[in-house]
Amino acid sequence: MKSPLIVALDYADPSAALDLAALLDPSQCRVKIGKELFTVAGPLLVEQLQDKGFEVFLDLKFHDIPQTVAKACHAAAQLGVWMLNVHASGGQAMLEAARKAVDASPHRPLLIAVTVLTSLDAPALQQVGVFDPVSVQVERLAALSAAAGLDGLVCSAQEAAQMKLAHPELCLVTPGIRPPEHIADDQKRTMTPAAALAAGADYLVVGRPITAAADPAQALAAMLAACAA
Ligand SMILES: O=c1ccn([C@@H]2O[C@H](COP(=O)(O)O)[C@@H](O)[C@H]2O)c(=O)[nH]1
Repeated sequence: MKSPLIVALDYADPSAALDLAALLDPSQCRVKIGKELFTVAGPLLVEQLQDKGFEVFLDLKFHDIPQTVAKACHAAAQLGVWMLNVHASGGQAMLEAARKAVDASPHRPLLIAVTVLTSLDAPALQQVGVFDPVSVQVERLAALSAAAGLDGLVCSAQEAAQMKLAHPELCLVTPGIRPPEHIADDQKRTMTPAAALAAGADYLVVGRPITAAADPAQALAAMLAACAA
């Protein structure tokens, strides 16, 4: 049985990503490739990680006009990834176009939508013209994503209980996971692994607590133990 852990391979160099992957057991976690790593390493690294047995979450957070996002989702699905994502704030037509494109693909990854980035808090949302509480904006974007038939949401674990209640059919992918002793870095809405799982998160995305640790293997083992507890 796989753990809910998704390790964010946030590196500028594919060899660093492969080095960390060598410490990981694909039966115990999945890996995430984001914008930096995909820009430097591209589809080849996706293939290399999949060949090692990893399920890959391609975290490119597409956000553009519907046709562009549909074509990007189709191309991403062709890579054989396990999961890919778009920004829910791209709107209903964009979400529906993404859904249609993935459904038309021979390989159908999970398609999920980012609600409110975990690096944002209420003052930051106000700066972009959103004066509702974070939880209200998350629910607004979650409802849009559910109506478009997406498979899941990216939200903070702080909204997980609310999201599980409102949208039990959607899987919840939660970044901003921090062990109790770890600094928040640029994350604003954080939670510990155990609290996130208790709140209803299905998947925990963890980057720097592992990748920036003095001993990534030890940090990973501690994280896996926290997930299993
Ligand atoms: O709302 C979001 C959406 C995506 N992310 C991504 O998750 C990881 C988190 O890394 P940490 O080092 O554990 O903070 C990173 O790749 C982000 O791009 C997110 O943090 N929040």
